[in-house]
Amino acid sequence: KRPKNFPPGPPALPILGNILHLRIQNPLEDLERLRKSYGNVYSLFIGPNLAVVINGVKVMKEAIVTKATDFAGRPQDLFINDVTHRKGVILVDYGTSWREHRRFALMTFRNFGLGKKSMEERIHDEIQYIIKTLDKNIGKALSPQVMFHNAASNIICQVLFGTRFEYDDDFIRVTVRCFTEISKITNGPWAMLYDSFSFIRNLPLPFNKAFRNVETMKNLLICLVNEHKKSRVPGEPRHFVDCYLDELEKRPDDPSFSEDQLIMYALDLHFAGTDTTSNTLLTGFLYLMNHPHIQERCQQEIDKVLEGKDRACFEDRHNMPYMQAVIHEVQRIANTVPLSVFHRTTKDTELMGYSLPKGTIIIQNMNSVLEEEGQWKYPHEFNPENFLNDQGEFVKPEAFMPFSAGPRMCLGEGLARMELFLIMVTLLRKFKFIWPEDAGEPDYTPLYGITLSPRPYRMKVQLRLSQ
Ligand code: HEM
Repeated sequence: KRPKNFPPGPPALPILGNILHLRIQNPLEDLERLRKSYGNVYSLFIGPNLAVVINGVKVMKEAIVTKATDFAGRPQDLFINDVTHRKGVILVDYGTSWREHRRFALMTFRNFGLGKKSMEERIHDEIQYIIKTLDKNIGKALSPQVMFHNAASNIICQVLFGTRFEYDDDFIRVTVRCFTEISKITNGPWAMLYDSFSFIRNLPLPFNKAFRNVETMKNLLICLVNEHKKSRVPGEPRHFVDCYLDELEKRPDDPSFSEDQLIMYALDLHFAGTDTTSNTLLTGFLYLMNHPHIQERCQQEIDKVLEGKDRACFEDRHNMPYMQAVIHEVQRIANTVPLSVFHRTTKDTELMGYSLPKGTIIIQNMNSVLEEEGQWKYPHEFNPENFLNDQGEFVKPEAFMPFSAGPRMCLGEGLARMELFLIMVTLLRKFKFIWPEDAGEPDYTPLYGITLSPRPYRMKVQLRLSQ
């Protein structure tokens, strides 16, 4: 039964709740349909757990920005919490350990210049590998999925460990397999059954693979960290892991900082920083190939601003309003993390006049903001004009929140924005990307998962002459 003055929602079945109202393979259309029936704040039972789905800028802001701390928790009794041992940062509940770890990462990223190499340089180093792959494929059509995935993974590995990996390296091969399997199980029926029926949790059922996979990844990381310890000089950090080990020595009595925590933290950051960025890049090139006039206009602006310079730097974005508009439009249309990460109320609170008890799961329907009518000039089409004013200047409407907002907002926003800008600008300057003649009409409907990804496609590459 729904509590008193709780948001409305469809009738729920005992034990199963509203599971049958949602297609597990892709619940996004169902969430949109329920919004039309019940409004911008409605409730669902996810198995036995009470959840509220929030839609539209007004509701989203009241919850995660205005009443920030009331809504800054994370669910703690779901399958994925048991899998990740309640460590790391993404799924950790609102509290001291989360706050301290978040602050530590933000500070480390901000001061990045570790081992005398800036974040920008690390990204440019990795771009050279993308260029090498593209150079080998001039005049041909290649599948860019692995290339972009590998690039995003390597950039975060450069930040974390100061290392990059070839795609057939054991570390990357095993990590990618483990992450993919965990995401599939977490999004599938076994995780739902695990959440609904506690008595099955100790049985030898398929969800156990997720627990085994986390152990495998942890062991790989422990080896890597031990390797780094051998060459580490305390106080002279080369990368994130060194910084954490320094911090650990400064906090001998702080139980929330530990090597075990570092391992899960590194896993969290690697996971959060890979598919998100690579799927956004894939969406970008899919749209740019099929909107050649937009691609050409980007190239004209890039040529003009970078004339005489050997490479782009992140500061150049201030002179590239059109490119900025295109990247933001790509992020808007990509809707890369469609349900954000579930939040949870940290105390009894209110939202739009409804009463929400402590512990209510909060699900952000990101599409309801990124395509909200009244917030965008062209809510349902790919059009950079959504981010340009009448003077052609770049403007960012408040409904642009692919990184969410408030205290739990994406911790990697700065890094992700730098990657998207430097990669897209550098590649568009050097290459022309063409939708292959034999590829038929593009299918823009994405594949559903924790992140949305474009359907696999091929891209034809030509060298540009006008540089
Ligand atoms: C285009 C790329 C990206 C998008 C669209 C994106 C989006 C998001 C979203 C929507 C959330 C949930 C925020 C919330 O719960 O309210 C999130 C959280 C997070 N993201 Fe990202 N992200 C991206 C890239 C990255 C990168 C590169 C990193 C790695 C450094 C990263 C690290 C994190 C972390 C650690 C959290 C959890 C923050 C917390 O719970 O306090 N993300 N991201």
